[in-house]
Amino acid sequence: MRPELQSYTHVASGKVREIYEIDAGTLLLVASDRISAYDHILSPVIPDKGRILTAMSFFWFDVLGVPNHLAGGPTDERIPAEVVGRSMVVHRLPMVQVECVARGYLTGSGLLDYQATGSVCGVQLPSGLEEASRLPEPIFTPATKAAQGDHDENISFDRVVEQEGTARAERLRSTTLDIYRRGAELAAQRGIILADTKFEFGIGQGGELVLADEVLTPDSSRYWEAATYRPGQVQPSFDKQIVRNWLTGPDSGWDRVADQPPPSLPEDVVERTRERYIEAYEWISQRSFDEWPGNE
Ligand SMILES: CCOC(=O)Cn1cc(-c2ncnc(N)c2C#N)cn1
Repeated sequence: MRPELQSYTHVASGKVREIYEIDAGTLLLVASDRISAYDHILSPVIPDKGRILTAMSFFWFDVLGVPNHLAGGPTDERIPAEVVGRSMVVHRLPMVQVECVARGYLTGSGLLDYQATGSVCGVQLPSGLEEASRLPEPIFTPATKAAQGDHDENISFDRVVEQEGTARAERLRSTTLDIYRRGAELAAQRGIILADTKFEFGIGQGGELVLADEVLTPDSSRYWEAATYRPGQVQPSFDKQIVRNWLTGPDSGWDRVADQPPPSLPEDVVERTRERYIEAYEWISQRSFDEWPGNE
């Protein structure tokens, strides 16, 4: 018999995720169906988004084969029935307070840093790079963990050394880049560019890094369709472009500049976005989402 979700203590909320305490050493990470864009949480939810992104994290934990925080599988008996398929039972770990970002392409805050300084997080880059340029090699561009609603602040590797010590800072950089390279390589073979990603690490009992949080999902990474990649312009987001286009298009009536809350998404935008998330999962994992638990 599965426990009720309300039998667990709620301990943290993110924009689209919740954390509950199962016991002193075990947490339940629950992914909601919420979607955010332009720093707003939109309505309505995208049905199955939480299940699709949870399926992605389980896929990546499985294929990456690095120490991770999973304490059970997708249908672990400690998962309440209402959230099976969109939850992970994980070991509670002391978390490294650094957002470990790897970038293979120049866009977003990285591009802004580059345009201002010729570097990103103190990593000097060649001149002449533009929006969405592929970098000569992936770079580690750490950030501080911002409070909910604030943007993370890019920091230098030296700041990470000050905070974590040289040995752990170097391990964070090498592990972040290694996992990103392997994930990006596999995704590229299957038609998706992982332009960048953010990892979070916990510390294991032997002091080792343990991959935590969600892994290589469209919420923690920029997903671009390889077939339409064109450097020199902002790339369409594989998963969020349908929503962005509608919100910024003539039909929504939304004045983004006035920072009004965005209007509700039309049904067809919701359904097409759900289909894009399923496509991303099935292209990368080569598994059918129909097989994923939680829709009974
Ligand atoms: C609700 C949104 O916040 C987060 O998911 C980030 N976060 C992760 C933890 C964490 N804490 C201890 N052990 C873990 N295994 C984890 C994980 N993952 C806390 N916040």
